[in-house]
Amino acid sequence: MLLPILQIHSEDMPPYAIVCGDPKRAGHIAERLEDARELAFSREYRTFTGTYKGLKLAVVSHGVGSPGAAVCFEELVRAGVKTLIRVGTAGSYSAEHPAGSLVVSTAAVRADGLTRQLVPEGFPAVGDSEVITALYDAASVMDGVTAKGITVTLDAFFTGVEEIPHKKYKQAGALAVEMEIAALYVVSTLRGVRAGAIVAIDGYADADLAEVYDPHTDAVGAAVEREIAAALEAMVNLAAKDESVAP
Ligand SMILES: O=P(O)(O)O[C@H]1O[C@H](CO)[C@@H](O)[C@H]1O
Ligand SMILES: O=c1cc[nH]c(=O)[nH]1
Repeated sequence: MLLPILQIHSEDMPPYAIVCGDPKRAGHIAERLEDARELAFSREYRTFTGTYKGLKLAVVSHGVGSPGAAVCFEELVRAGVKTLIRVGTAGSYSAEHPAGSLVVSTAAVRADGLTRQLVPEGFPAVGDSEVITALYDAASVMDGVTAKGITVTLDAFFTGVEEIPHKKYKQAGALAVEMEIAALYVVSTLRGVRAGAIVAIDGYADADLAEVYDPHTDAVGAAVEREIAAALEAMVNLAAKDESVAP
């Protein structure tokens, strides 16, 4: 079956996929694979397949924002993907997690519009505990700060006249803010697949973010390299476990 938006054939998709916002980052991740092959670059969705430590996996970009990302997640699930890991960037709510840190998202605050059209208010956006543990275990043995906790998914990146309640999210214990994890966790729960997410912190999230936002520093670049390595390692470990429990 040809997936109409990603423009890939479902038969070409392995059950394991790493997803990220930026098509360029997808290309960068694919450089770590053996026999990497670009299957399609349709809209913001760039798809590669390849092999890492013997595991066949896909790398796909989902663009910025939950509605477009959800289209990607839905089509990947239709193609037979069963495990999804998002490798992203996010703004931090804590001085303990400055730019260059990593955060593994256990669950996401649904401060987006998309998931309201999928599930009722109060329905949680939670990651899969096995995927989260695999990501945290792989990332926390690397150099640098790695934390695990709740993240916030927003639609707005630049602010308008409405205030985004960053202070309340922070007081309530959220660690970081980005734009797609709630969609990933709701879609994966709805469709019965597993998902997890890891983000590289690129600064502090608050009302002045647009003034200081710079995701292209050396510290952020190094954190992105670490999270890519962690995601690949986590996927290989998850697949090895799947194989050991297969009937
Ligand atoms: O780096 P990615 O994966 O795109 O993630 C973050 O960066 C984008 C904002 O610049 C949003 O997509 C946000 O979720
Ligand atoms: O959505 C995002 C992504 C990166 N950094 C932020 O502060 N917000």
